[in-house]
Amino acid sequence: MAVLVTVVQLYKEYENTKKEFYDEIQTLPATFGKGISDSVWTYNQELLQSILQGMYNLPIVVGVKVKSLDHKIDLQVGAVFNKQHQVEYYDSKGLPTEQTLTGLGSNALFEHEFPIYYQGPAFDQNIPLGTVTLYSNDQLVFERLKYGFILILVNSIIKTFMLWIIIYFFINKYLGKPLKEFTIKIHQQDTQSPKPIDLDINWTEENELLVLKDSYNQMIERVNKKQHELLELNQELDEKVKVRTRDLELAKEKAELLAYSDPLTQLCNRRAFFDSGKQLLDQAEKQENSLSLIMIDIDNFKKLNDTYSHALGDKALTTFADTLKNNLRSADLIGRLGGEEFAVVLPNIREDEAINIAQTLRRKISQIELTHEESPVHFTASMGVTEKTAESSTIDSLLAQADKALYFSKHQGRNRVTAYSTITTWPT
Ligand SMILES: Nc1nc2c(ncn2[C@@H]2O[C@H](COP(=O)(O)OP(=O)(O)OP(=O)(O)O)[C@@H](O)[C@H]2O)c(=O)[nH]1
Repeated sequence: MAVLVTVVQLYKEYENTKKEFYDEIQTLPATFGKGISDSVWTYNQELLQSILQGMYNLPIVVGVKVKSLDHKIDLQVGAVFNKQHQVEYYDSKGLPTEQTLTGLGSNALFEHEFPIYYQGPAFDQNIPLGTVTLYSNDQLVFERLKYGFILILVNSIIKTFMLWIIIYFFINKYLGKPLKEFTIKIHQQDTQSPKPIDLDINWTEENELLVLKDSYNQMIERVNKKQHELLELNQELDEKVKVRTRDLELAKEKAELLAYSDPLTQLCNRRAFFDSGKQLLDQAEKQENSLSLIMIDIDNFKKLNDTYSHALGDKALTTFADTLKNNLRSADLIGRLGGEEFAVVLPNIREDEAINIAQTLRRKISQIELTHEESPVHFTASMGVTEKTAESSTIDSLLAQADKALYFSKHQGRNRVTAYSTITTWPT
């Protein structure tokens, strides 16, 4: 735009200067006309030559041609057109020369022709003598224009520069700075939880930057919402996984318990009793400690079941197990070997102590009172006791000995305790 304005200005300047040239050229006949007509009238070639030379020296003239009507004078100086409208060059004496005009518009001559008259005192009217043609060209116009052009160009450059500064100031104020601030704030965002951005601008009207900022903030809100939802889902999932893990652990514990414990009495089952019993026995062997084992069998349990019901039989089993648990140490191992048959391993207990413990248990069992149809029901248990010895130091052998003693108790009338070591004669 600035270039276009400058070009128009330059063209205008050229037009004005060219017009000035024409105007100036048109004033020349008034100045030189009298001298020329006098010298033509008097055929004073010398005077005419010096007048033409003077005109030629003017900065607006590149050539002058004088032609008399009687064809006696045909003189030209500088660059002039010939009959074929071609440019020819003549020296100050009017002789053709090789010299040419140089520079811009060297051939673009423009001419101004004016007539010359003789106004002698003895004549009333003007006598036409011939014509004078003045030549000029664009080169001279441009030379005069040179400084004007430079001024216009400098002026345009300064104006354009100022315009750029003003445009830059406003663009920077209303676009550059806010955009920079916006970019910096985006870079400073916490990527985990980005927050809506506020720009330090007080524009009230809608513009692209505010729309961009609002869109960004809306996007951030949506992202945060989604992230929050994801977090909640994650927590929910975590909770579900925890619950599921807990369930699995419980199921595993239950399975382990089922594998090692008796579901009715919660005592060790046969397998667990054998595993743990062996460990206690090994320990006692290593530490050379005593260890006793008691086998217990509820008396006439079939009858109890048959007389009162299987449920009462179960109740008898659980109450019986609780009695064992409540009256033995935590270090003692209690197991249900099957049906109504139980065994107890007593670490660090000698046989005589074990007999006492067994007697206590027997007494406590006989004191258990169950109820059937509001009537009390009692039951008893028989026991066999044995102690680990050098000859008998495995669970199987101890169980076998205790079982024999138990059989002895049963045979002797039940509800009694028999120590394996006290059996001298076996019943037949
Ligand atoms: N209620 C109930 N009964 C059981 C359970 N396990 C085994 N029994 C019963 O226990 C009874 C054991 O009977 P027996 O082996 O003949 O022994 P007993 O009747 O106690 O006779 P003695 O041992 O000689 O005193 C059977 O009737 C089994 O059905 C149980 O978990 N619950």
